[in-house]
Amino acid sequence: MLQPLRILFRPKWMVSRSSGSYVSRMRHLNKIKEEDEACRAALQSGNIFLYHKLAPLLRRTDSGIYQLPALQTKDVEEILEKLGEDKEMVKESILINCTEQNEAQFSFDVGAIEQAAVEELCRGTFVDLRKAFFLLRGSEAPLVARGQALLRWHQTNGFCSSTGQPTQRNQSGSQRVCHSSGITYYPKMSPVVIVLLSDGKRCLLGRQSTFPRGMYSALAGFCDIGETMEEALRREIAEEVGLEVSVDKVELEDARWFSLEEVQEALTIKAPPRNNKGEPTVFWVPPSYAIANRLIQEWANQQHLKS
Ligand SMILES: NC(=O)C1=CN([C@@H]2O[C@H](COP(=O)(O)OP(=O)(O)OC[C@H]3O[C@@H](n4cnc5c(N)ncnc54)[C@H](O)[C@@H]3O)[C@@H](O)[C@H]2O)C=CC1
Ligand SMILES: [Mg+2]
Repeated sequence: MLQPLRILFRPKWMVSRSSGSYVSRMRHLNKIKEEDEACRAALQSGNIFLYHKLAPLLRRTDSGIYQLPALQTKDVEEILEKLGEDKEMVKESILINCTEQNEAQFSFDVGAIEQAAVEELCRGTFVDLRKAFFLLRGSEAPLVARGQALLRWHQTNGFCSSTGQPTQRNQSGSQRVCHSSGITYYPKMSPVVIVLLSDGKRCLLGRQSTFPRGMYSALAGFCDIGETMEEALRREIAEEVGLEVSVDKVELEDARWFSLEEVQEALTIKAPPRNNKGEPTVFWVPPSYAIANRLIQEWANQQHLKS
């Protein structure tokens, strides 16, 4: 009988004594999300993360660490002016989150401006998001991903799908409205379930044809409308590996059982060895930022505790 390792992120609800600061932060965030005037004020004292065509700006420090530079609104206005652009463009920044000190955090895409010129002024480099995950510290990765997802949503939802008319965003960018139809659009999320199956000794990993060669990952799939996470998980396992582990070649190219030794070896690989075509030549698993990696790591730890 196959057992999912466990369902990740099932929250343990507790009332915390220190929840006061969390409550005030969430209320502050909600206010600047909903109220245009409050958001404009927050932008004046907030932090802005720059992107160029959705690639985040990173800065390498003297000690070789990569950081996500948090610019001030006046810094961005200065950059825009120096490059002959309208400094008012900074108002297009999208609210991402706020810090523990209640400073608002925004993302702003300067894709219309020459990349190299911005990089020089900011002493940084625009890096592909997946590469940025390898370079940044853990806490910055979710922020940069969220900033990019919101920018992408705005860049692809400029028109109402009912009337074809342009949609207008609110100041924070938490919604877009078509004034012709009255429809309000909110950033779209696509819930996904991910699971690591184990038969007690081995774990089951699959690969899609689009994965880099040799890389196997935990089974994952998008939830359907109206489905619970548990139902989605059950369906995805049935679809992808079937009762007798028959593999659906449309979604998965291959699925195999891997022993603890094989998994341990794969977890140590930072960059897989490659052949002369640049293709990896060994079995490897997604990098440490990936949820699949954390599931596999946890399974390996549990196997150790059992032995
Ligand atoms: N963080 C991690 O460690 C891992 C993340 N993933 C991610 O999980 C997600 C789901 O995994 P898959 O196996 O690709 O999903 P899946 O098993 O549901 O198959 C993908 C199919 O779902 C449909 N689809 C695409 N986008 C959709 C959406 N937004 N809503 C509903 N259906 C959609 C398409 O027909 C697509 O071919 C992917 O984004 C994948 O990159 C997958 C494995 C590991
Ligand atoms: Mg899948």
